[in-house]
Amino acid sequence: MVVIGRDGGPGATVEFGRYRAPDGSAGASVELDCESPHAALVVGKRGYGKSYTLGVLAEGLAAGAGVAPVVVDPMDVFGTLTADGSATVVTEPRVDPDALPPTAWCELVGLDPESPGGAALWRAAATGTTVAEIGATLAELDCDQAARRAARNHLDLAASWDVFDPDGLDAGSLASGTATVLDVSGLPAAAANAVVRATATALYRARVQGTVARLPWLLVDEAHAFFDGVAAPALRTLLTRGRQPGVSLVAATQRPSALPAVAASQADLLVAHRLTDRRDREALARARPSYVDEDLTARMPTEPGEVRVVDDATERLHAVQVRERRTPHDGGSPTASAALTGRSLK
Ligand SMILES: Nc1ncnc2c1ncn2[C@@H]1O[C@H](COP(=O)(O)OP(=O)(O)OP(=O)(O)O)[C@@H](O)[C@H]1O
Repeated sequence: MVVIGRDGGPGATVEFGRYRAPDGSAGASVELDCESPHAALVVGKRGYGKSYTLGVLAEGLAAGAGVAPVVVDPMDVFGTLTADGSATVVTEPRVDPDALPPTAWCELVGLDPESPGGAALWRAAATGTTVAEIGATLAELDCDQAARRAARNHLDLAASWDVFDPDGLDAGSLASGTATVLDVSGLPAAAANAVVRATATALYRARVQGTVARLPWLLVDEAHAFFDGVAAPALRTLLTRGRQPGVSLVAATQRPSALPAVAASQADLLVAHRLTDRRDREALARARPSYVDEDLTARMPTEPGEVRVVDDATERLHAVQVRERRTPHDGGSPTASAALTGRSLK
């Protein structure tokens, strides 16, 4: 057995797959370290197993002691993780708006902070943390009526998402032991971003303040949508500083070229499925650390579940076939033949 993600020594691991020889035959079993926190990037074009791999990690972490996986599910494909009883799904996630700084409110609702309405919302958000408090401050604010109206309308939009609640998900319940799937698939992108921002912030703060014992792992599918929104600062914090207090981030995307450079430069594990888009391949090639002397795109995986893993801990590149899921996988593309035979439409 080989453990990727640590350079020897004992500790907790997640069952990941088997070494894959160039002829496709399976070799020694491969586990991933979860004794220590990590920042990992999972990339791959649609249909080559990126969500499946995230599910494999979530399953393994859910079974592990001392860790607490939280999966952000923008495509409603991780509900099946509940099949073995080790995960719960939160279908209507609500989070404490206190995690959003005043500056984030304008971006969240799409108001330019330089505009009169944006400036009014910013000022109101500086004195209140809940939507109701911000609204009450706004009503009393010394500003012109048009600015107040614009700010109010945008604040009402945020309230209509119904994702803010001071008594919403807290780090203590998220890190209680079983895996948590946050189903954000029904939410507008901005609302899903608010959920991710607040969740990442809560987990980070809780570990810094020492209020949760388990090491949280935040697994984010379609991560480009969150690095491009209000969630970005919190995800960057996890990438750059999360490991120190013990918070791991696994960011999965089909568009590595759409992620900020810091994502690749800070990741200590890079799991690459097949990529064909030129910009994405170039992004992967740029992510190659100096200790890997081979172009990462030179021998691109060809089958679903086949990955190349760059591991900072051992400074090695591994070719792995990711293991099969124990719980059913709910992803994949709809096909006409599946529809005819009545199989899953997902
Ligand atoms: N490790 C694996 N072992 C066996 N089959 C796999 C594995 N990984 C992926 N597959 C197969 O490939 C299919 C596509 O995988 P998956 O849904 O994860 O794709 P994806 O790259 O995440 O696509 P999307 O971008 O649509 O989410 C799965 O439904 C499964 O049949």
